[in-house]
This record gives sequence, C-alpha cells and structure tokens, in this order.
Amino acid sequence: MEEEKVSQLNQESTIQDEVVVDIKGLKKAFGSKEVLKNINLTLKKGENLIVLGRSGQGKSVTIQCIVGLLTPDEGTVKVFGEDVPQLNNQQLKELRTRIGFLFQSGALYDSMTVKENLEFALTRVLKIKDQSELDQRVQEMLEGIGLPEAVDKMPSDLSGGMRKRVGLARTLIVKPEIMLYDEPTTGLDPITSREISELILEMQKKYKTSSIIITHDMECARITADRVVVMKDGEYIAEGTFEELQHSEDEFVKSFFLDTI
Ligand SMILES: Nc1ncnc2c1ncn2[C@@H]1O[C@H](COP(=O)(O)OP(=O)(O)OP(=O)(O)O)[C@@H](O)[C@H]1O
Repeated sequence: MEEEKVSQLNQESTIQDEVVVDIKGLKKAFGSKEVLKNINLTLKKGENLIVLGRSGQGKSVTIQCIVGLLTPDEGTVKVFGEDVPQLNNQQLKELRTRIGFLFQSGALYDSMTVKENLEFALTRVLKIKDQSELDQRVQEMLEGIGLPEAVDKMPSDLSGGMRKRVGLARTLIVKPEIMLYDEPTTGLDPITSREISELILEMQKKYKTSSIIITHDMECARITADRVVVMKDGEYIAEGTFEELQHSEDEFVKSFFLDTI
C-alpha cells in the first residue's frame, strides 16, 4: 500500500465511545514474582491499541487475563461489560468466539490446504455447513487479504509473509469483535512486516474490529496505532498517540522511539 493510502486510512477513524475491554487495578503474581502490579486499561470499540514493553514484562499475561486463561489476584477485567473471572466455562467459551488471536507463528494446520484451514474456522466457530456459503466466504476473505490464488495451496508452499496473511484471514473470517495480536510482524523482513501492518490497519477499517497489538516493531506501531501504552515494571507508565509518545521526555519511553524520528 502506498504512503498516501495508509495516511488516508489512518484518518478514517472507526473509534466509538463504547468500551469493549475495561481493566482496573489488575494484579497478578506467580509465586513471589509480581508480574502485573497495577494495570488499568480501556479498549474502545473500533480502536487499535498498541502495547509496548520489554520482553518478560507481562504483556502476554495481560492478554491471558482478558480471555480468562489466567485469573487475576486483584482488580477487575471486564470484556463486553462482563466480569471475566466470574464467567463459567460455557460463558467463557462463548466469549472466546467473539475474540480472535493472531499468534507469532500464524498457527495454520500444515496438513490442510489454505481453503480447508479457513473452512475449519467457519464450521467450528460459526457452525456453517452449507458448502456454497463456505466457498463464498473463503473466496471473499482471500480476496480481502490479496491472496485469492493461494486457495488450494498447502501452508508449506507459502512464504512466511503469505502464511501470516492466511493466519490473519483464518482469524478474521469468523468476524471477531476483538483481535489480540501477539507480535504480528516478528520474524518477517521489513517489507513483509510493513505489508502485514498495513493489512492490520485495512482490516480494522473494513471489519471495525477493536484490537490490542503487542509489538516491538515501531513501524507496525506507527502504521496501526490509534493509541499507544508503554509498560514498565508491571504498570503502564505512559499513554498517548504515537506522535505524542514520540516526543516524550521520559527516558524509558524515549528508548522505544529512538529510531523513529
Ligand atoms: N503461567 C505462568 N507461570 C509462571 N510464570 C509465568 C506464567 N506466565 C508468565 N509467567 C512469567 O511472567 C512474566 C511475564 O511473561 P509474559 O509472557 O507476559 O511477558 P511478555 O511481556 O509477553 O514478554 P515477551 O515479549 O517476551 O513475550 C515472565 O517472567 C514469565 O516467566
């Protein structure tokens, strides 16, 4: 995508006032190790929120609390207004059908074609059985990510960037309301990373998804962020737009933005 299109997409705000994730005073320790000390975070509908932080700071632990895989020691975690730690297994299952993950690996099934990978998500999550509807949705999604010709390919026939695109397609095809991206561009070359970041932005605008994006890739942050938070020692120490934080006086915040000015 050209610079102009990215900046045009950035200006088309999809953000609404409705809060979809609301975390207050979240604490989580493992033994004597306090990982999350006081996390306060809101994600608005239609927003792309970037979380920056050094390795091992507890970014993934935060995400696991959001989807109910970990229980907080203190604080509240509300998703779509529901108190996640209070949900039973069935309610958690339903909640998770509304949330998509994109892991670092893209996590495709290697023994299935691209089409089968996408169909699997549709039949399992949305319980769609009608073959013509499956065909249509798969084709539409692959066109959306610019890979219609990959439909019958095996994941092993695809490049790293293509696999990542298909992984994103497989997650988005069930139309999750919230997307959680854990380092979506890690391991990709700079050009492919940029393509994936632009795709994340395009998908946000197209599907009006609300997203939390954990990344160390500042180009990805620049392209996709509506808002950025910086995590240090189990707390968020700064919050703002990419441009605001780029000019922060705080040495720790500055360290992330060194090569971006
Ligand atoms: N289930 C667990 N049991 C014990 N310790 C854990 C568990 N999950 C995470 N931790 C610890 O919590 C800390 C934060 O881990 P987390 O994976 O959230 O970091 P991160 O900020 O996502 O880092 P990275 O960028 O490297 O993925 C680490 O020290 C990790 O060892």
